Amino acid sequence: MRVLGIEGTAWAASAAVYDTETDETTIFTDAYQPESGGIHPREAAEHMRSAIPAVVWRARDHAGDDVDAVAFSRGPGLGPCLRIVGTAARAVAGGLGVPLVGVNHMLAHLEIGRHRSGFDSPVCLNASGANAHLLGFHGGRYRVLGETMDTGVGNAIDKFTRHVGWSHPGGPKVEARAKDGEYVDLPYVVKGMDFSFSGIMSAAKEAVDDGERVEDVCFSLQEHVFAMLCEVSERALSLTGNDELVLGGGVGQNARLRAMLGEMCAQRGARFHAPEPRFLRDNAGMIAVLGAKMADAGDTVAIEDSRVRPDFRPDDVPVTWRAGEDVARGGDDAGTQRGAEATVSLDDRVAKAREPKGYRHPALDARLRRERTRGEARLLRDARRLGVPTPVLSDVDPREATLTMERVGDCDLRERLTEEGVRSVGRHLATLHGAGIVHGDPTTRNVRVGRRTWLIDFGLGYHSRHVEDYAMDLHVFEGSLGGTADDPVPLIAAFEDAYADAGDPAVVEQLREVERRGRYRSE
Ligand SMILES: C[C@@H](O)[C@H](NC(=O)OP(=O)(O)OC[C@H]1O[C@@H](n2cnc3c(N)ncnc32)[C@H](O)[C@@H]1O)C(=O)O
Ligand SMILES: Nc1ncnc2c1ncn2[C@@H]1O[C@H](COP(=O)(O)OP(=O)(O)OP(=O)(O)O)[C@@H](O)[C@H]1O
Ligand SMILES: [Fe+2]
Repeated sequence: MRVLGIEGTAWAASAAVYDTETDETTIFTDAYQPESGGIHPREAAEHMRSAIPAVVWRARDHAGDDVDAVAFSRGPGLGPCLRIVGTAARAVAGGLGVPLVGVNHMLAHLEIGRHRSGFDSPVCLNASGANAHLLGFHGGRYRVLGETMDTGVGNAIDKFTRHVGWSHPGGPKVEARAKDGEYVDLPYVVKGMDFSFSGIMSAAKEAVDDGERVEDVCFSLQEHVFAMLCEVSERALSLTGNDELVLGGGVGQNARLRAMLGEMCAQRGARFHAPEPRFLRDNAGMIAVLGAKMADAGDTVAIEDSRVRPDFRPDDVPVTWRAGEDVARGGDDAGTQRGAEATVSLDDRVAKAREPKGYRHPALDARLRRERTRGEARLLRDARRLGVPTPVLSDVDPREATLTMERVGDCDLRERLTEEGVRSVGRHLATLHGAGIVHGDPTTRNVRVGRRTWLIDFGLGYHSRHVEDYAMDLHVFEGSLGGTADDPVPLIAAFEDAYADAGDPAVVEQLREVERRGRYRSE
């Protein structure tokens, strides 16, 4: 089969031909380069209008007469750009008399990595301009395991470079200047598998304004932002019991990010794949490759139903091309467990060691391991005083980043997911929040079940009086239900119900706001 793909969600006016027989992909791209500032939606659309016909023409010329389907980026992306691409795709498919396939751009970033790696069911880190998220396949859908709470990773970097007066796109310039940089401390924010860039970006701009060398800020920006992405990826591998990771998106062209992810995976015995740069940045090749899989599954769209979807979420897509597949995984409960952060040896007592992470800069690594060990010890005690079951500690060594504690429960909640279990988590979180404590990482792996329900792993916890922070705890827990439960809907309902009963219903309202914010925005 030969599929002609068309991409044009933001900057890349691109067309490609993918041949399933030879597995060859030929890509023709005409990039939009803003004269000043970032991407202007109107200018970008203008670019699509003038550039799409020529790249499509070249692809058609390359394909000759045999094209079996036309695939196009249906969203997410800038509405005015998408509409031009949609119109072109409809015209070409109609003219050739072949089926039309509407592809989700974010899933294309993921599927190209799965396709090129040959991995079976990897977790995907998408590090693109307008997005940053982790996807995992479970129960016939791609679930969003974690995502940015504010801007996409590329946009965050581009805003910083605009501030220092560099032209778009900023990512490659930061990468080049980072080569002569040295480490300075910047904020580091992960919440479960979610993360946020706003704090670190303001701090980076301020640092430059205050006279810090721009090379040092570029270097440190990469060290912090990419370490956050590595950490949440490792959390996703750990939570889902997966041992394959693929990278997607334009920021994936950064050699330091690829090296860090490779090292993180090597350290935990997982496999890592990053496709070639031509498949990482926006390109129509990835649209054609996923288009071929969808067409093969009969997943085509009638022209009259093919309107574009600027807010198209990856978890809204029925994954027709992987129908019938599911991934059954789970950890055992013996010997040594490897969490995302620590190695945990389970005996009568539990010894938890936050070992150094080779991918992190040594200064950042030492800071995180020390702070988290200290914080975990303090919050385990504070929580128990409030009546929330936690393991009793017998030893703490912040310098070595080790803790020794009581062994609790029979298994992790993810192995025995019941409504009663998630209700207890709802009640426990309500109690913590009532006393101003945020758990920071309440996942189905960080809850132990047995004759009662214990909360463990307070390493990301802290004290706060902000409803927003409590809502993030709920968001993290619900995200982990999405990643580990076959049918998360009733469990989420039971959890929220128990939380609202025992705690402040305003937190559940704030959760709705957090969810809206996590949705795709073009800038
Ligand atoms: C919806 C769609 O339009 C959007 N596309 C997009 O963001 O383009 P993409 O090609 O995936 O990524 C562009 C981003 O990738 C960054 N980038 C490019 N080379 C880089 C490098 N060497 N290091 C860091 N960032 C880099 C750029 O600065 C820019 O922010 C998306 O996928 O989110
Ligand atoms: N006190 C305990 N009693 C019983 N099992 C425990 C205890 N502490 C940890 N475990 C087991 O070890 C696993 C990893 O522990 P923990 O979550 O503390 O480490 P981590 O590396 O911080 O994990 P992650 O960051 O992936 O959540 C847990 O999921 C649980 O199965
Ligand atoms: Fe993209």
